[in-house]
Amino acid sequence: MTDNLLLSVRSLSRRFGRKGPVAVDDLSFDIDTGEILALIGPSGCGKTTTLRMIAGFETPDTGRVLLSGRDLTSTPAEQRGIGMVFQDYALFPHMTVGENIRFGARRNGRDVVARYLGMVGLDGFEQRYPDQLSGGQQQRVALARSFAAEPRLILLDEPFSNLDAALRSAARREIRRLLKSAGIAIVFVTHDQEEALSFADRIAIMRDGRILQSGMAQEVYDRPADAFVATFLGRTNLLEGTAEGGFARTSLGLLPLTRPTSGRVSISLRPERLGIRAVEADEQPNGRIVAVEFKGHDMTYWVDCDGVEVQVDAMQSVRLAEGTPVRVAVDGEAVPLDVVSL
Ligand SMILES: Nc1ncnc2c1ncn2[C@@H]1O[C@H](COP(=O)(O)OP(=O)(O)OP(=O)(O)O)[C@@H](O)[C@H]1O
Repeated sequence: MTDNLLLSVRSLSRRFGRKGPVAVDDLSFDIDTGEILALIGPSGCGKTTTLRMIAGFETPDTGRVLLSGRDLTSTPAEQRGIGMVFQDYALFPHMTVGENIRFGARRNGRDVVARYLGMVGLDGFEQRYPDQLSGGQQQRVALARSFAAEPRLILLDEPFSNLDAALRSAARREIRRLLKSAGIAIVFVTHDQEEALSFADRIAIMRDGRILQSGMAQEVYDRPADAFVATFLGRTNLLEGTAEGGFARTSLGLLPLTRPTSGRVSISLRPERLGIRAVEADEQPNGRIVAVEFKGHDMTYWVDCDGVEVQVDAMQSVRLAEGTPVRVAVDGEAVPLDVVSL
């Protein structure tokens, strides 16, 4: 066990009903003190069931949950010392917002409530009752209450789902800063890949109750292991090619690879890692623009490259019309996927 290790999830499994599918399948991961981990994956892949087993609301069929080396498997939820904000928020309806936050707050003092309310953008809401709040405001009070208790670990289920886009991004930044300064670790579940990438230190992509890939957010985005992970985390071009050493022959020409491999490969190329320009007088194009999508701050070009349609993101200042013969080039190296999926 490293000094920093906080939570260990060891071979957790849970099946609902004797013939039902396995909701969580032999799942293991660790979290360090103060680390933020996102569990992300399609609906029904077992994210919430995993959180509920860590919290103690669901009993695993097999496996263990350890907090700072202590086995919690048979400890009731309320004695685990783990904070949580689930979808129902569980605010006390007969208490004001201020009383909700003060309840269980680790430190006393007049500024505790104001501090945490300010953090979630609810200054001045102290005297309101939960039923006088919108869904998004209740969600923020529930977050403030869990932070005020200053546990070492908080579990969050879709923590920003009820906030509109502008508020969501501000709340994410503020709360991340708070968690980092307080050294509170988070495991959170989200459907939103942008939220996972921006709020978490580390992400784990789940499918069918298992983790397909986990790692630092940028690492997983840039080097997805397979086509499912690549497409789940954002738009990408999946190309087929034949590799030899550090290069692969594809419909875009010969591409350098992030690692040497040989034989048939599938390759993931993010649209923002491709460059596009009109061909010069005597130059051979490697594609032709078939559609242009204007998105405000940037553009997406759809380019036919030797019979394969490729998406390329470009700055708005690059203005190319449909039908233009172009050169599409890779900025950096292409990522060969572990599984040939095409
Ligand atoms: N109490 C239950 N009884 C029976 N099946 C359940 C129960 N809870 C979850 N499941 C099943 O277990 C699987 C995993 O569910 P879970 O809620 O953990 O998924 P999820 O990834 O959180 O999904 P979502 O993103 O839709 O919330 C699903 O197939 C679900 O139908």
